[in-house]
Amino acid sequence: MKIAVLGAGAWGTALAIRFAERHAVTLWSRDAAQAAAMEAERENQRYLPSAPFPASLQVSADLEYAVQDAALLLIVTPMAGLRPTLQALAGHGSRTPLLWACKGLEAGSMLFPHQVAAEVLDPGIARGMLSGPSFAQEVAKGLPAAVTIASNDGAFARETTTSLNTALLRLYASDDLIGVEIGAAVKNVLAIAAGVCDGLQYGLNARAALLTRGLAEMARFGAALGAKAETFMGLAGIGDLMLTATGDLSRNRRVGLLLAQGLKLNDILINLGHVAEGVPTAREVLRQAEQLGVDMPITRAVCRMLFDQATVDDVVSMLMERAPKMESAI
Ligand SMILES: NC(=O)c1ccc[n+]([C@@H]2O[C@H](COP(=O)([O-])OP(=O)(O)OC[C@H]3O[C@@H](n4cnc5c(N)ncnc54)[C@H](O)[C@@H]3O)[C@@H](O)[C@H]2O)c1
Ligand SMILES: O=P(O)(O)OC[C@H](O)CO
Repeated sequence: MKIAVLGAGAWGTALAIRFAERHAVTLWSRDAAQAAAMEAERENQRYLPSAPFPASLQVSADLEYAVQDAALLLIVTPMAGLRPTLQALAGHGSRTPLLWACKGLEAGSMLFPHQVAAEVLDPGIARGMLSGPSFAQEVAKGLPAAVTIASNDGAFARETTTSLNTALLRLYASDDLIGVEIGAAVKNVLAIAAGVCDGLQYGLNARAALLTRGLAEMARFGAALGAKAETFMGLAGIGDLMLTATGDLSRNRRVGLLLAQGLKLNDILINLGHVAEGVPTAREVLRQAEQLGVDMPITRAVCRMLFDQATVDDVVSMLMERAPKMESAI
């Protein structure tokens, strides 16, 4: 099958390398200079160094060329690039089935990826999301991993899972697209909180409590939006939360670790060199939760640190000094 991977950051590059084992893959970058450098070096030195491209992987900066004859498109830009990429595809008249791997809500609109897609794409075009615990560096190296492909069209999710599955990247299918999108978005916000917690050396007890209550917060938000509770016990829920909140390869966790050292958000983002989706997404999740009447105290605490100049001490007191209550898993 011919596949086009749209977005040549760390994750697009890792997926392109992995899927090139079984398929003819073209990796598209919006930046012609980056595409030329990748072609010359046969690796993506800017976003995923030390991961050589297999011979079957093509690189292009020409979107129309990259998607022509493709049987499947994978959009792997940051969330901010999802709408413009979908619009460009629609402009080329593409009707090719597609998956996105963008983990977040659209800044300003509070929309989940499938809602952005619904605003741009013809309803007849099959679509879904690939998500789950997956650091690009490990997937590119060929270390074993498992992720989920979710679609409201269960048959599309199952067929895509079968056609993309590899010996090193095991795929599971889900029909709970909103649940998988919520897991992907909220785990990044919680990973920032976990980074702060670990950066302050609050200990393992504190981190376990934070993540357990974070998972409850994710599930509560999911229940209000019609997601299946079981999704949050799966790869795209607790699986990705465990990985991102505790794994030092995470950019979102790194934001929290650096906030704990007293660095300013702007300086952190400039030095990161990669996207940290939890930053813009925290505000969108909180706004949406407030509209729905869902209490998300950890997300609120992250927003206060990121956007309201609240000190770490302020937010820790805010969380710990709340009145005791009955424990509920959602
Ligand atoms: N890196 C990972 O391990 C990983 C794993 C799973 C999911 N993701 C998700 O994949 C998405 C992409 O992350 P990444 O790690 O590849 O990011 P990155 O920071 O490594 O690279 C971002 C890439 O997207 C490109 N880009 C930015 N805006 C764009 C636009 N409007 N149109 C086209 N391209 C654009 C940039 O030029 C760059 O090549 C994010 O939503 C992230 O949460 C990342
Ligand atoms: O590096 P992060 O924090 O964007 O996380 C990467 C992936 O989403 C982990 O599954």
